[in-house]
Amino acid sequence: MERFGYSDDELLTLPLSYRADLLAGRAALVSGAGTGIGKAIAVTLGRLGARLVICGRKPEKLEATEALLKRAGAEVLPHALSIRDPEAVAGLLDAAKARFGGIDMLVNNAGGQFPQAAIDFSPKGFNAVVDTNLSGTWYMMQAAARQWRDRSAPGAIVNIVAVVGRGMPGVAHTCAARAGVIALSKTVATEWAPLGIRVNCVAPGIIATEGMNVYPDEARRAMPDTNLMRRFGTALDVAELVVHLAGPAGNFITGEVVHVDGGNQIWGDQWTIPRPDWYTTPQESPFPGR
Ligand SMILES: CCCCCCCCCCC/C=C/C(=O)SCCNC(=O)CCNC(=O)[C@H](O)C(C)(C)COP(=O)(O)OP(=O)(O)OC[C@H]1O[C@@H](n2cnc3c(N)ncnc32)[C@H](O)[C@@H]1OP(=O)(O)O
Ligand SMILES: NC(=O)C1=CN([C@@H]2O[C@H](COP(=O)(O)OP(=O)(O)OC[C@H]3O[C@@H](n4cnc5c(N)ncnc54)[C@H](OP(=O)(O)O)[C@@H]3O)[C@@H](O)[C@H]2O)C=CC1
Repeated sequence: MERFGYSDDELLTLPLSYRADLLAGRAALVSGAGTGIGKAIAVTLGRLGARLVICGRKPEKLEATEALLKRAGAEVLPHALSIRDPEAVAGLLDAAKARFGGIDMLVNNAGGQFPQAAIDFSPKGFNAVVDTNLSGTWYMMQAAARQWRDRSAPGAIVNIVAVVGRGMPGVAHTCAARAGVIALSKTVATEWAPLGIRVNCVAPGIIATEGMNVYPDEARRAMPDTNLMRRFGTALDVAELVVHLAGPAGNFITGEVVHVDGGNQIWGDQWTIPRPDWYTTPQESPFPGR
């Protein structure tokens, strides 16, 4: 199996498509910034001059990203919390205001799921995924929007979702949650345009991060079959798109869902669990005519 994800040195030195001071004077909040895609987003924003608020549940993961951001010369405020706790989220936005006067960009990247046939989901498992990916993202969006409204300041939100248009057998809970985030984003893009708030989503296909280790070896080996380019994407592919949408290049973009998926939304395997015989060998329907 190939190595998943970038090393710290790669995150600091890989060439970027933007000028080095693009985001100078701006502040960004990135959730789930201790690992994978969120870490790459935070470091990329920091390399472009932004000040960072980073959050996630585990302080030790945030400390690693904090150290990396300091090496990039960025100011950083780490704040451990679960986005599933709305009061903690309100406290996070208060802390960002106290340190940086508020944020300009919010990137909702924290999330995840576990692969399981939907018929076997327990209520607790289903709710854990929906609470994290839908409710947690919403608490962050609303808290940021309230602060922008109260400060009479504009803002940009980018929500990291997934490629859910064809469904994904094995992760129905996350498909439900991410579809909810997309619908929320389109709706509040309209409600919040008068406040100067833009809201967009980024839908990554398979991206090489350590988070992929929750999938069995067999599934990971088959992942390049999910897209036209027959390979994994990188966390930098996602991070550079986030810069475009959250930064000045995205000034006229809102209510959008941009896929960074090698074409997975139009072609490729969507299964994250072994598929039943029904889909692998010729079958006679046990319910003819029904
Ligand atoms: C063949 C082709 C292959 C194609 C493959 C395509 C793959 C595309 C995949 C979709 C795209 C997305 C990719 C990614 O997101 S990669 C990043 C992945 N990283 C993660 O998902 C992070 C890890 N996941 C989690 O942290 C958890 O899943 C969760 C999101 C639920 C976190 O919540 P919480 O911390 O509350 O979770 P708990 O551990 O306390 O569990 C709560 C209950 O959830 C149920 N559960 C949890 N894990 C499992 C499991 N592995 N199996 C079954 N049930 C699970 C369970 O009910 C838990 O309660 P109990 O512990 O009391 O039983
Ligand atoms: N990699 C991929 O191919 C794809 C990823 N995605 C999505 O992109 C995002 C990043 O994925 P990736 O970097 O690969 O995965 P990771 O598992 O590495 O990252 C998920 C991050 O979210 C944080 N997190 C999880 N739950 C919470 C919570 N309740 N409160 C605060 N932080 C939380 C985790 O930190 P901690 O444990 O410290 O809380 C972790 O840093 C996720 O939403 C993922 O589902 C979507 C499609 C494809």
